[in-house]
Amino acid sequence: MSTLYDKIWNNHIVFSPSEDETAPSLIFVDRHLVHEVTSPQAFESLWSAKRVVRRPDCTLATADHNVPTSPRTDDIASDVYLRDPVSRAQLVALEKNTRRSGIPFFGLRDDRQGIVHVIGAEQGFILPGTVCVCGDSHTSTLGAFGALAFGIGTSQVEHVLATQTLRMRKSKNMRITIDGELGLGVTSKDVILHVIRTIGTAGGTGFVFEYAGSVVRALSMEARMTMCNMTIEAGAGAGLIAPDETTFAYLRERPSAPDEKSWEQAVTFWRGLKTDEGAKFDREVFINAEDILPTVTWGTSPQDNVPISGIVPDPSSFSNPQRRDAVMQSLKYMGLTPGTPMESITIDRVFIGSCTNSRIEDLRMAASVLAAVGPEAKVADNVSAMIVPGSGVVKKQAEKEGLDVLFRRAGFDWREAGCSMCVGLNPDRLGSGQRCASTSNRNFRDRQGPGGRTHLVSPAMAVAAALTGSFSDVRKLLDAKALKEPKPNGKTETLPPMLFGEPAVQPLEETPENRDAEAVTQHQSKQFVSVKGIAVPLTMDNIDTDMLIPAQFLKGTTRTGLGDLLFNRFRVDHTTGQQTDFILNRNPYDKAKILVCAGNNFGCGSSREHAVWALKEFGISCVIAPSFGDIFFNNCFQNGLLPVILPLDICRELAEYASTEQETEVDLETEQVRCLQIGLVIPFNISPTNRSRLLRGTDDIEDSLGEADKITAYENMRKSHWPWLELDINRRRRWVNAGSLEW
Ligand SMILES: CC(C)[C@H](C(=O)O)[C@@H](O)C(=O)O
Ligand code: SF4
Repeated sequence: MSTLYDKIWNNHIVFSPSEDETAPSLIFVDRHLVHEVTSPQAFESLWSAKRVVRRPDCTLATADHNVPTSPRTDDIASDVYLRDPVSRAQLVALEKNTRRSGIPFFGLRDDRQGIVHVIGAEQGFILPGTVCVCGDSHTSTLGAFGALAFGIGTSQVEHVLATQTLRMRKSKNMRITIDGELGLGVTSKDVILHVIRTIGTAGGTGFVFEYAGSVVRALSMEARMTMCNMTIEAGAGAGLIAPDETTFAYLRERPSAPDEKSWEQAVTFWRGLKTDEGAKFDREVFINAEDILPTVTWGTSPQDNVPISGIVPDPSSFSNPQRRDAVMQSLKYMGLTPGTPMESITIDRVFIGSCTNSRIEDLRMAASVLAAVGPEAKVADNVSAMIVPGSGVVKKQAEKEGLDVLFRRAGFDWREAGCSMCVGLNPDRLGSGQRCASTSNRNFRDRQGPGGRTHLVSPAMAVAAALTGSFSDVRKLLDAKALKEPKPNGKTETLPPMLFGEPAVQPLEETPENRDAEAVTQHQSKQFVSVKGIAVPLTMDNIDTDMLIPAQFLKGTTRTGLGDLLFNRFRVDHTTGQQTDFILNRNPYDKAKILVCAGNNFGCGSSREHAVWALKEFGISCVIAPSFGDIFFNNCFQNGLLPVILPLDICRELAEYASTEQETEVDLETEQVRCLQIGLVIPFNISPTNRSRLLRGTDDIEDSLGEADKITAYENMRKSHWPWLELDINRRRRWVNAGSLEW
């Protein structure tokens, strides 16, 4: 008896070493999505190692994080539109890299351009039972199709480009069952915020989720994607929903879904993709739909949320001292006073968009609130509100339905597709101190712009806040009919433009110019043996990768130049530009070689490998913590940084010792941490494979390329078992210049 996850996993094993249980398996990747922020360094290393992209036909690229969302008129020049030279360099790099490798690319002039997780779904590129990856943590969105979809770091992006496989260990299974019926005005966004509050932001670390129960079955594909999207905010890399009639109806006739010839065969296979009755999960969570209400966050972590009828919590009501302190810090940052009713908090901005809530149904939901209020519905005077569709296809569809007219009439700004104000990588940002009702997924400090204050809500609640100027219970605004999230009803959209079937264009000639890598790869050792030096102590839970390296510094195309930017928001006072007295700025910690964190979930959130590069370049080659975010943990091994897991009380002891400014030594060979001054020796455990990888400084790609025969054998098996996964190779050149930047 197997779970859905077990089945997908077993179907994708290219090679599994039987002799060592802890050793990773080589897993085949069916679909690889690529965007501009996490791919330049991967391509650069690939080219300089004289390697090629193995399966461009299984890869699809788009530009989303850096792109402005202001109108893209026909007469605007690209350098005027994309003023920021650093963003521009990243986008040009993506265009060149995809052109060189024949990967389809949706550029800014292409209607199919949009947020990577939105376009993959709407093109029918992601199919049930597949393994899908992207250098982005919200790849989990696509688990809604019953695909094992998860985010990876840049080194793994390179690994997939070169081998179409990944080396990985199997996760544990957790089922989250939500039964009952959602109340009026309660949406999938409220469900997932409730789930995260229930299990905590680190609750899913090491697990793959399966969402089940009557509530999940009744959700549309768009709503399922919203739930799976925020799986990473609960610490799990992937969340699955078994495919069913709703899934099949959504996929039917999508451009790269199976054609007439193989449709029935595919659906027959997909119907078997469900957890067997009686299969065992490592953990089960049950949630009652009646307990879920329209929800809003108050703090700087997605788990910090309450029903709209709730109040800002009092730090003293938390018994755990570390949590109490974290809540105090959050409230200070958010400018909130304990006991304040959520409904009395006024806002400045509203953002409806992001890979969580920018699909057509999200926009319909937002429009239905406006329609229910009537033509007098207007954005409050104190609020500036924007709506950013997830893709050009979504935008066109919304315009076809006249939703943009409703939005504009009410005073919303109607934008072009992109990540927009979800992340501070493009011109859409919050000003310092501005408070935003946002349909995105991360309310981290500074996430939407330095000093910005983010409250996560559903699109319906965002509109309610826009109209009233403060957080409001959407149920009070609407009549009962308009409040329901749309139920699955098969195809409701016009079909997006064809992904395949266009005439092939000639492959590009290889020129010396495109053969040579443009930037020099700095050799960064993948080896770690031991380190001795000052350890810097930190006592904070959930140190996310946005804290380690803020989004605005992700625009480079190399792995270097990040050391000084580590913990930038903590080290630099942005109002004065002066260095703060944050511990990493103080002697001797400014020369720290080890970081000891006496707080859980270090490195959670975004998949940005830049966080590890920044630590390494600062001089830190070992982080000791009670637990780590899964993607960060993995990224460490790709870069010769040793992550050591020790119990919280031991981390506290080590942090206390580190605060005496005495040296610590970490030795991987003997698996020991030594507090040299006091003679304390603490043993730690690490899997034999990871240990030997670090000791040898292994190049995973080289090793995996050594398994080329096995990969080819798998590909042949895939072709005969699941023929609908093969995409017409001729189509790939068609995208070479689609929506080129060089307008
Ligand atoms: C830039 C990318 C690595 C990142 C992610 O992995 O999530 C981004 O999409 C984010 O939301 O922070
Ligand atoms: S979370 Fe935001 S920044 Fe990341 S992919 Fe989604 S929309 Fe883009």
